[in-house]
Amino acid sequence: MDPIDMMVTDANCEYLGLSRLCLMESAGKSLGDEVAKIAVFTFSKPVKVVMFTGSGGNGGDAFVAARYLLNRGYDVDIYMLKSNIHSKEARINYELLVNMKPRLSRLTIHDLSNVGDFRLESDEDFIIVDGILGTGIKGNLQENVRKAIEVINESRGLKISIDVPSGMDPLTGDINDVAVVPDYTISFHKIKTGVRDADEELVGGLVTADIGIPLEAEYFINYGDFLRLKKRSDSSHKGNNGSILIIGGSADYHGAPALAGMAAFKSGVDLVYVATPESASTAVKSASPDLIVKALDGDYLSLSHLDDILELTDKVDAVLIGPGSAINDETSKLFNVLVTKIKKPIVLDADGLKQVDLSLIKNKDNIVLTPHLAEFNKFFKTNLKLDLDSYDFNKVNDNITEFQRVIKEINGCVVVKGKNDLILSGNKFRINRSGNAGMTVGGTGDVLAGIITALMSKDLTPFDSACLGVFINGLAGEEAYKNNGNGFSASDLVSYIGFVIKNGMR
Ligand SMILES: NC(=O)C1=CN([C@@H]2O[C@H](COP(=O)(O)OP(=O)(O)OC[C@H]3O[C@@H](n4cnc5c(N)ncnc54)[C@H](O)[C@@H]3O)[C@@H](O)[C@H]2O)[C@H](O)CC1
Ligand SMILES: [K+]
Repeated sequence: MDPIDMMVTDANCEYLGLSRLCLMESAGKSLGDEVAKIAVFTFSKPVKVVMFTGSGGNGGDAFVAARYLLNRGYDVDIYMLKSNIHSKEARINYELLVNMKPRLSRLTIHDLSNVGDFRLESDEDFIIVDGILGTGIKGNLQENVRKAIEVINESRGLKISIDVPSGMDPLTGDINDVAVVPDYTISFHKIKTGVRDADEELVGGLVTADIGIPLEAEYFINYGDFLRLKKRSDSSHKGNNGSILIIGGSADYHGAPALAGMAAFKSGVDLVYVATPESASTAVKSASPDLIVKALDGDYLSLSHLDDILELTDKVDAVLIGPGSAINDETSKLFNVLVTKIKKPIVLDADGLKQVDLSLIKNKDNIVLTPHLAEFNKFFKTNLKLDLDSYDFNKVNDNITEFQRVIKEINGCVVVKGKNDLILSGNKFRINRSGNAGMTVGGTGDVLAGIITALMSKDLTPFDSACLGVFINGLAGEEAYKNNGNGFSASDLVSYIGFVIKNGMR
């Protein structure tokens, strides 16, 4: 499992009612059990356990494990590399250990904020638990941490790393400087991608400990998914935060591309271009002065606009095809050429989806389709029903499997919109539960397409953009309902997007 997926899952547990503190307790308990098993297996007796802790959750797991090991009769020495603990749950567990005074258990806590010439030497057998860095490692190792890792590696103690050998990149398995070389690595919930991919000598024996995270925490989209959205750099300039092109609008509809464009701005993109026929361009321009509108001659989009549109695609990071384009032979020809020519990430929505041939997008992996059920069935020539709103796990699993079987035909990502949205890509799927019945109002699909395109322009993967996009759209609907009941329009929905994202990224 990628570290970011683990962090998202971890955070999403909270929204099901499983707190981080509980997760840390489970992790520490499993760790204590595994350390005791390894001790008995290797030494046939309890031995001293020496723990090294950093300032994050990884160290917190060690603090918890210490309690369980003490109860099993082990001597535990904790060497803290940082007295300033950043993780709230780790701090709670550290303070718990400090509160144990007068000390009745065989626990000693040492400050090792200056490793200096500290060495670990003992004639007795002992175990080292490495709780310095886990999935939260960033940048170059701090000097003190680096020294501690060297002390651990030079020691003859049996080494057990918590979650990830400290110093190893949890995503790639690369070691940029030095890393603990453990005899065992104990991962929680699922083994992290880097640990899985690294050479066996660098990670030792692998143990995956269950910590009670339910499947639903992994598959339901929730606030933890905002962790995928990078904070904007203070020094960023125009264009760095995404620019998109919307290809849509017609003599019949001008609102759809404007709504999608405004939704993209509220999702934080820098620039929105709209390529639209003259018949819609004045209306789109007057809908908002923020949109950069390229008026193309005629009432409908057509193949004669191809070169102008392709020129615009060079300027942007992601493209939305379809909103308000209407169904028309000429438009259809254009869209079918565009999906093969445009190499940038694409969102294909509504009228776009209705006019593009499945065979042309089959092999594209950077595309998101956003059909509602009827559009899905038409596009894939099926007749499925989406019904996930159930406690019957057989029914839910069968329903998801049916959709998975169908979307295997393409490489891209599909959002099936419903009461619970289903987001699918290859073997992956997620479920979105945000939103409400007020969102049946016209235009909310255009808003969703705008949000997803915006997220794709910010370098999120198509699947992550689709997942976070439907969640944001639904949250905006919930905010709109709070203030207006069902009396809200798609434009109202747009006005809540910025707030919802700001709130989610706190
Ligand atoms: N679901 C789970 O798997 C659970 C995992 N847990 C454990 O928590 C860690 C992740 O915790 P986090 O606080 O996010 O990160 P770390 O402990 O890895 O450390 C971050 C900490 O370290 C500092 N830091 C970052 N980079 C460096 C560096 N290059 N040099 C020195 N110091 C650095 C940073 O400032 C942070 O304070 C996970 O691996 C599990 O072990 C939960 O306990 C239970 C659920
Ligand atoms: K570690």
